[in-house]
Amino acid sequence: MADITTCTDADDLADRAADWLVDAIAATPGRAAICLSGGSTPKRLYQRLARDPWRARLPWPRLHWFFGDERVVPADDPRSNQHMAREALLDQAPVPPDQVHAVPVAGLDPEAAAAAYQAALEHYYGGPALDPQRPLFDVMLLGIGPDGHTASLFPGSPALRETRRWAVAGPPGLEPFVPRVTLTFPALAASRATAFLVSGADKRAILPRVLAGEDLPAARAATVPGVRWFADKAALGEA
Ligand SMILES: O=C1O[C@H](COP(=O)(O)O)[C@@H](O)[C@H](O)[C@H]1O
Repeated sequence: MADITTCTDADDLADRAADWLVDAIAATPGRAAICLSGGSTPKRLYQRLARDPWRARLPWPRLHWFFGDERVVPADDPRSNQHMAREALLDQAPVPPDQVHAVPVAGLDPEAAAAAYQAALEHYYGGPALDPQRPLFDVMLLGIGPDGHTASLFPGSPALRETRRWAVAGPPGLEPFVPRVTLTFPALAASRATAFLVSGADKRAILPRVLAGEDLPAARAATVPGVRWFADKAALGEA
């Protein structure tokens, strides 16, 4: 049975997810790796983390920031996931610049960017082999698209079959129609805590299918133990 927190609206969802994230970090000693999702849904959460009471509760010097996926566009392009996260959170809080591990898309084609991101992840982790007892990430944030994608793992994409690499290039999939770099299932599964954020009536049709475990990327990513769902009433069809 999915662990779903029903939120009244997008603001309530952001408040509750922020509390959850702060508590998840507090339970992690030493440096902590947070993997951010992109798109529009997490923006309110990121804005909250940059301000009190959440800002005062976060141990900024020990936090490292990663991305579950990226659109291959310039870093200042509004379609960039990094751009949104920087505007809402990373440039608004005491984040050490060398602790932001963005997907290095500048001047690289998607395959080269994915390989460079893989190298950065391995450097942070300390090797190329994932140990189930020592997850890569401490907190993983994920969203779902109206087609059931998560990160940039789109239905039918060859990236769904990747079992070895942690980051790969992927097709545009949905809007915005630009090439992507995405974490793969092995990397998404390598987290101590995972939360899906689902908001808005445009998720109403796909959410029950994902929760029912249909063969969709988001449903597969949700098979890891202890996943938390934060969904608002619009997405749950209760509004
Ligand atoms: O393209 C993407 O879509 C999903 C869902 O985004 P949202 O705008 O519906 O919240 C997102 O999780 C992913 O990171 C992003 O690149």
